[in-house]
Amino acid sequence: MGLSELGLDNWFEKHASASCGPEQSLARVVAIDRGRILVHDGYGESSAELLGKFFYAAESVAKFPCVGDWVCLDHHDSDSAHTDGFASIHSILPRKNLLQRKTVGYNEEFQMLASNIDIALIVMSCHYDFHISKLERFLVMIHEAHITPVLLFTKADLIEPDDLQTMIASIRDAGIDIQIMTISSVTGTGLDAFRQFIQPKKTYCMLGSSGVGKSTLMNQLIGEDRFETQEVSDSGQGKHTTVRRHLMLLKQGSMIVDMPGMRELAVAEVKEGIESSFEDIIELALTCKFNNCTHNSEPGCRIQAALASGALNGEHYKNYLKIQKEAHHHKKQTPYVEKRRKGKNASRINPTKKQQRKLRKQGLTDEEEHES
Ligand SMILES: Nc1nc2c(ncn2[C@@H]2O[C@H](COP(=O)(O)OP(=O)(O)OP(=O)(O)O)[C@@H](O)[C@H]2O)c(=O)[nH]1
Ligand SMILES: [Zn+2]
Repeated sequence: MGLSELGLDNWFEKHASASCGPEQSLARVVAIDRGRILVHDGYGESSAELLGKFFYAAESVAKFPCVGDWVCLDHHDSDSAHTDGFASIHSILPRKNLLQRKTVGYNEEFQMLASNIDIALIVMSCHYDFHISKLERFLVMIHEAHITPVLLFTKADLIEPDDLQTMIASIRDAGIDIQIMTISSVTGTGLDAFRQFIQPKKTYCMLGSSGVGKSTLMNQLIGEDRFETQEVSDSGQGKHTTVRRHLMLLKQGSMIVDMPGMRELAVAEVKEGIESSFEDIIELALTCKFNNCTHNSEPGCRIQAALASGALNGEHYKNYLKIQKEAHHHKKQTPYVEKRRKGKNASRINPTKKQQRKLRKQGLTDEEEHES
């Protein structure tokens, strides 16, 4: 197999010719295990070390390698290019995207989950795990990274088809129009469709709570019990089993990173993520009579009107406010470096100056300001 099977395309090749020296070679990071970095060079996996310069220069975690990254390798001994431990990472190619989350317990840092992902699979069990708010949190995180999300409902064998339809209807009611696939690893329902859905040379990641069936599905895809699965308790809640986050190459040529169960999903800095997950609300807010409307009790508030008429789902709006608040809270705790890097103004529902100008042109907003 070659590097293109690992997802190398023109975009990366262009960056590689700028970043890698003639003596260096390209590889993709497939796992990071307690500081040990595993890379795949199209022939096989080997470990590579990280040069000291990364530690001196890094002002944020994002400067370190992450699963899914393309890196330029220096070989200490040209004859042993594929021998373990004889390569070091010289540089990381620019990322197409980076999926990250706020770390639990350390408010100011971000954990890089995976990079260069084509499609993020949100894995939820339709048996016990499903909540719109949880789905929306995943969506915010995925949209923030500009990755396409797909919802994978697992354990379809455990609920009635009617109940499944009701759940899907509630997702559509909340204005979420992502692709939804339903599978059961027990009856095999939906597995073939899912196998056909995943494309060669594309990289996927699976996100979901513990016990929803990610490892089981992975085993089905690989065709062996490579991942340890664990019985869930009576309540249907899973326990944490393996630490993995390993970019797996499937026989059909697709790549999947399986994330360990996420018990807690804190939303990091989410401006753009919020904007695409809650586009309907933001659009609506742009049409309120006052352009600094707080959507509480102002006259001409379109949000309140939509809530009253049922055009806007109350739960959906509540989630929006909650995530917005969290993002705001988090922003306050973000250290200076991160803040500077990301720019300010993470959470904002009122139109920006540019949006206001656009709207005025379209005659959609009043010029008047009201006292706040
Ligand atoms: N009934 C039913 N049970 C399933 C299905 N898929 C997985 N399970 C069971 O659910 C339990 C948890 O599955 P895992 O695959 O370990 O879940 P996981 O998402 O990998 O969990 P973590 O490793 O904690 O992230 C196991 O007992 C599986 O046998 C399914 O489609 N139907
Ligand atoms: Zn309003």
